[in-house]
Amino acid sequence: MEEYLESMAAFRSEFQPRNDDILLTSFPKTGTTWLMALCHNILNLEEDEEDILTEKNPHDVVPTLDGAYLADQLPYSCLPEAVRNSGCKLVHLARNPKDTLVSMWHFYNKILRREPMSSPFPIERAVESFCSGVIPWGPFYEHVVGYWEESRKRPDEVLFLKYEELCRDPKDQVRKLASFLKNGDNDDDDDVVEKVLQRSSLGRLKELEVNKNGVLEIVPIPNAHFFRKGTVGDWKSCLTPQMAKRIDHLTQFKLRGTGLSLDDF
Ligand SMILES: Nc1ncnc2c1ncn2[C@@H]1O[C@H](COP(=O)(O)OS(=O)(=O)O)[C@@H](OP(=O)(O)O)[C@H]1O
Repeated sequence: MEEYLESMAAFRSEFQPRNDDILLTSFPKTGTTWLMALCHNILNLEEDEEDILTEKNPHDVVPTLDGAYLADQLPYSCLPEAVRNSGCKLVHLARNPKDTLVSMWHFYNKILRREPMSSPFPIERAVESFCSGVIPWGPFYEHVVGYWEESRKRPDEVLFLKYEELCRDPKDQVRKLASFLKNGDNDDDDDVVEKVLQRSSLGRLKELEVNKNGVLEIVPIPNAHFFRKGTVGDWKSCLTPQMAKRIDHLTQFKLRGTGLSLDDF
């Protein structure tokens, strides 16, 4: 955790954005890996004949070497001042809080359960931490609302997408993302959109050797941990009705007056 804090502090104090930079800013477990793959494919489909995603996990492909686009999971309020005042583009992918929490719970259980006999982190404690906001990169709601509000103020510079909409209407959402990334100069051709989606799909990425048995280059995490079910509503398999109710109440409370609602997810 100390290393993360150091790198965040360095990012805040030293990062100098260019106007054509693109920053991916999702909260952990909301689909960052998917967003990275989509952006990579939208921006590089023509040049990337070899398809680098067959060799590297999306987290090792973004940031790009020339720094054209990169990812961080900081809340909007913690972004370097220089980013907030620059014309660089931000893309935020939001996800249903209950699915985010459950995805995070599975992820941390995989990371923490290095010893074969160690028991899983109880879901009750995960719910408690999520609701109190004491989670990595938390609190969740302030994170989402920060980017949501900024996207309403600066729609040309901040794009707010939703995981559920990407699942429901992938072509439409990919066209929206491509248009944003390429300043409207995107190829709307159905075949191009299909290819971007196919190359970025969970089913495909998950089955690649690099993601089955490889380890991330930037931190030693098995690539397989970034791919699980990728379904909407998976929380139903883990949360009790009481837990779900508690999170729904909190969501309603935290989103009140923001223009975002539970029905959006
Ligand atoms: N390509 C693609 N398409 C659709 N969904 C995908 C994809 N890649 C990852 N996933 C699902 O996203 C969840 C992981 O979230 P993140 O990528 O944000 O995780 S991380 O913060 O980068 O560690 C996690 O969701 P859950 O399955 O619900 O746990 C992944 O399965």
